[in-house]
Amino acid sequence: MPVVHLDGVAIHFETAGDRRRPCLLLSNSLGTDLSMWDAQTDALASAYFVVRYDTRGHGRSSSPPGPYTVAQLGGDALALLDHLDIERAHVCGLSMGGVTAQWLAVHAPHRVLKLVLANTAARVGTRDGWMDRAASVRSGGLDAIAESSASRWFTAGWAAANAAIAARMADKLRRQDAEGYAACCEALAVADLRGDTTRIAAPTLVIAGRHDPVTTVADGEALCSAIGQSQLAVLEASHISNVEDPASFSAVLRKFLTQRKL
Ligand SMILES: O=C(O)CCC(=O)CC(=O)O
Repeated sequence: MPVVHLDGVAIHFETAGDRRRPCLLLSNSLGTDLSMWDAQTDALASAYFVVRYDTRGHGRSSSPPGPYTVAQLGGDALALLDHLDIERAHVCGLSMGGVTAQWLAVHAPHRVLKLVLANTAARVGTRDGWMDRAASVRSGGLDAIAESSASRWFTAGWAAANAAIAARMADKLRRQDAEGYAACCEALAVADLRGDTTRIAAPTLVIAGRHDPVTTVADGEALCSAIGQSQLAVLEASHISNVEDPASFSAVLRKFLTQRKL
């Protein structure tokens, strides 16, 4: 199992494609793991060196006691790029992964070629909401969060028609490490990049889901207003838009990465 170690934390990752091609780094959302990017990896590995990883506290990465910070999540991504000897990468993150991606574009701009911010915001949710969720997960585990995940992640119609996929993702969430999940909630509780996103210089694609109740189209528009070289794509999907509409997500991602001018 490929891992990179940083200060005693193991970050699990996978690569696909030819490493001589431009790197595309993929960062997962809260309560998922790198497998959320299966469709995009299949679609893009012929043209890019695709690197995806489990954010700390998730999947097969370590779950040290929290709270975590978005700077630690960004530092893990940089350590992974260093480990693979990759100077610059296209960076794509969804929701929490999109917060990590924003942090990278602000704090390590020389490492970011193009930026893709999917179903995310400069400020996701509220401090109290995330702190409450962290406390309830620490005391009661992940069952309740997993039980209701489909209603936050997918449109009702898609979840009904794709019940096996929604159930598989809920099951993965249920089996995540509760401390790792709670510690990431605490990172989101204090992550507020609203004062920083105007400094993002990388060409940026913002992807929003028209039916996303968590990070809305208005959140995507606000990111676009703040980021100089940016464009918005709105998909007919909810929060985990790359799973709900993998073909459209991969198509807008590919088009943006190959585009010469915005
Ligand atoms: O998906 C994320 O990374 C953060 C938002 C979230 O947790 C959605 C949910 O409520 O499960």
